Amino acid sequence: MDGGSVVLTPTRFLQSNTTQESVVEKMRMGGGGIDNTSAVTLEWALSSLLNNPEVLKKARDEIDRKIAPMLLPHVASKDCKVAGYDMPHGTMLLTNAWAIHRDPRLLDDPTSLNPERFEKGGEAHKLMPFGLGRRACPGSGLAQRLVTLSLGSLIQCFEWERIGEEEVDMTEGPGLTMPKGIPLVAMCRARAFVGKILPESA
Ligand code: HEM
Repeated sequence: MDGGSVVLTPTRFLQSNTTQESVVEKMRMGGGGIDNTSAVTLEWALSSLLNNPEVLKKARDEIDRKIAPMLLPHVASKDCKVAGYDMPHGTMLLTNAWAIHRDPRLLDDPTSLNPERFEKGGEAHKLMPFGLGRRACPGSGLAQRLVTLSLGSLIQCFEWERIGEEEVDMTEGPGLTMPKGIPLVAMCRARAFVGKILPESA
C-alpha cells in the first residue's frame, strides 16, 4: 500500500504501544498479527467505492431512502415475545414508527393528509409520535397542547400561501428529531380581525 492519508485498519487501535507508522510499515511487509479479513475487505471495498464515486453516491442514496428514523432504542428487561418474535433478555428493540405510520394494513391511504381519520374511535392509538409503554414521552401532554394551540393560532390569525406554484419540499434532514431538510419558507398575512386586536400587525 502507498503511504496514503487514510489507513483503515481497526486492529491497530487495540495495540496501545503501536504507532501508526510502525503499523503501516508492518502492513507493507505483510505484517503478522495485523491481517484481518474483515478490515482488509472493508479497505478494498472503500477503495473501489472511492475510485467509483457514482457507485458510492448510489449506495448512500439507497441507504438514505430506505433507512428510516426509529424511535429511541428499548431493551428487553426479561425474556418476552413481540409480535410473535422471541426477545431474549437484553435484546435491543428499535421501533420503526416511520414505517408503521405508513402501513396500509393499519391506515387507509396512509400518505394522504387526513387528520379527521383520527376522530374515529381507536384510530388515535395508531399514531405514536411519543412512543408507547412505560418509557413513552412524559412531555406528550405539554407538547400536544403547545403544538396544537400554536398551529391553531397560526391558522386562525393568518392567511397562508406557498411562495410559488411548486409544492413545499418534504425532504427529511438528518438528526434524532427528524428536522426538515430544507427549512420552510412561506407567505403569511395577518387576517383583518387581527389588526383590530394588534393594530401594528395590520
Ligand atoms: C412534539 C414534541 C415531542 C415529541 C414528538 C416527543 C417524542 C418523544 C419520543 C418518541 C420519546 C421516546 C419514547 C420511547 O422511548 O418510546 C420521548 C421521550 C422523552 N421525552 Fe419527548 N417528545 C416531545 C416533547 C417533549 C417535551 C415537551 C418534554 C418535556 C417537557 C419531553 C420529555 C421527554 C423525556 C424526559 C423522554 C424520556 C422518557 C424515558 O426515557 O423514560 N418530550 N419523547
